[in-house]
Amino acid sequence: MAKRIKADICVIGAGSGGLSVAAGAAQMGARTVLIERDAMGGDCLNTGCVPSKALLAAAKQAYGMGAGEPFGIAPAKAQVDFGKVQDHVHSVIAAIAPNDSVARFEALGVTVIKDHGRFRDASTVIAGNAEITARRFVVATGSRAAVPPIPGLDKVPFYTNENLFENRDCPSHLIIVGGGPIGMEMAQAHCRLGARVTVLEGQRAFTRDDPELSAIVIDRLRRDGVEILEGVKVLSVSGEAGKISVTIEDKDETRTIEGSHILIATGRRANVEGLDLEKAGIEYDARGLKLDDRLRTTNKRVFGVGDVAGGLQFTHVAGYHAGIVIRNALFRVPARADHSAVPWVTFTDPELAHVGETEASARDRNMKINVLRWHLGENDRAQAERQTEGVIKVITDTHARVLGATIVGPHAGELILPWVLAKSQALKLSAMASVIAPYPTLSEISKRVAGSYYTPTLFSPKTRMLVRFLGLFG
Ligand SMILES: Cc1cc2nc3c(=O)[nH]c(=O)nc-3n(C[C@H](O)[C@H](O)[C@H](O)COP(=O)(O)OP(=O)(O)OC[C@H]3O[C@@H](n4cnc5c(N)ncnc54)[C@H](O)[C@@H]3O)c2cc1C
Ligand SMILES: NC(=O)c1ccc[n+]([C@@H]2O[C@H](COP(=O)([O-])OP(=O)(O)OC[C@H]3O[C@@H](n4cnc5c(N)ncnc54)[C@H](O)[C@@H]3O)[C@@H](O)[C@H]2O)c1
Repeated sequence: MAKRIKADICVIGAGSGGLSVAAGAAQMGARTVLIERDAMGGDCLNTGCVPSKALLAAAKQAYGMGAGEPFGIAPAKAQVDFGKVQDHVHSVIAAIAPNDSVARFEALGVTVIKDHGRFRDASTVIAGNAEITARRFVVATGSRAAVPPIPGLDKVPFYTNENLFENRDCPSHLIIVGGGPIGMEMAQAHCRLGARVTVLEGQRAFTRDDPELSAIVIDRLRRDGVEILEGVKVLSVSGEAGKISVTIEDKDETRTIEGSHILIATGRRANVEGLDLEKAGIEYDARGLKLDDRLRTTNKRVFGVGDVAGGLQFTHVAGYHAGIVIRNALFRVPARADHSAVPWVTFTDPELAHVGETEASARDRNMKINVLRWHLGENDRAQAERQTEGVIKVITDTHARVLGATIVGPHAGELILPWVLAKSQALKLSAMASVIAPYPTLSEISKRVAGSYYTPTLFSPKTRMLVRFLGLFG
């Protein structure tokens, strides 16, 4: 006998997007149902952001032991126990998991159903023996690794983000297909933990980022020992566990690379299958759900958030979507999503952080722009820390209004925030140039790059003449 539940809002998927909608809705008094078929917390907590950043943190620790020379500290070779490193990764997940748990959400008043959810019709969802009718539904089913149809790949064991963090033995030679954020973060992490690593990228690594700045990260990874082959075509894969051969076409030459393991990091596919979306009149394509700018599907009572929306696939975007949906669904405010000031960060060492336009995207759109740069070598804190590799690059319009910024360097992910504010609030460089930045901090690069825009005017012959003229009057 089906259990009938009536709700104000029913959310399918308890990842970053679904959890944020459910927590917000329940705390605002809405009768909320949350359906999750697998682990609470979704990709970010279990197989994405959290384990990847924890693995990178271990790798940084190992690398640091061998990097003391410039400080007068003899380098030591890190003794890495890969199994214990994965224990660290899983203990970080366990430390965060209570925030996303069934117990926490039930305590907030959410009805949590641990089962697969699918639409029965335009206003009903079925999950296990429960039949949920709700005023509004939210599809927050995320994405999974997109595995390309490389001949032979289906006959060899391979890693994706879903099983990579279960591996307890350091691969002797990890071949990574894809040089996006997953490929490059995992390349550096595994290399610093002792693996030989080869990255095979079909186009260029970090396709989405400014090539001038991503080149600094690529160069550092190469110096770490990662082999990065760009513009190569993966023709076929063969072998068995522990012995994988990948045949590639590289600059018109065909050759074979022998490795021990292979990781596929070639992008994502939206989870739209098995939801019976057609029964609810919800349209989708290969990228994900078809949404309007209020994040409504073609069934106006159903919204889509996060990776399944098929746009920028980040945890903070899923969280942003959740806020838009709550305003539309609960308050009936026509809130619209605006992705123009969404930042992203790749957590390699050095980090690569970006918001808004790049130089290329602005020029492609025929915008008249100014391009400003400030190098970390000019920053006293970076000198003291011996981390002078990096630069901030800022794009403005001709009225000095901030259009975008990219930073490569230590803590770039932390340093990007004032530029996210500047971009989202359409601030001028004068706002950044006039703040008092604490000394000595890396943050000073933001003030200095903004100040550099005004330097030619400030120290021009005209200003010098004016100062001398005013001096005549005592
Ligand atoms: C290796 C890796 C590293 C990453 N690092 C970062 C990072 O550093 N920063 C960042 O911002 N982003 C990062 N991301 C991206 C981030 O993880 C995603 O953007 C985010 O998890 C998307 O959240 P979501 O709620 O849309 O989907 P998910 O987190 O995927 O959640 C969807 C949930 O829906 C459930 N589900 C699906 N279908 C059904 C169904 N029919 N019924 C019931 N439940 C269902 C799934 O089991 C899942 O739990 C990373 C991703 C990966 C893979
Ligand atoms: N730090 C972060 O915020 C972070 C970290 C990891 C992942 N993510 C999110 O997860 C998403 C997925 O990451 P990703 O790195 O898998 O995807 P991606 O789409 O960003 O990059 C995939 C790369 O693989 C290449 N590629 C595709 N098919 C290929 C093939 N057959 N052979 C060789 N190269 C091929 C593409 O040219 C591209 O450069 C990201 O776009 C991002 O939204 C974010």
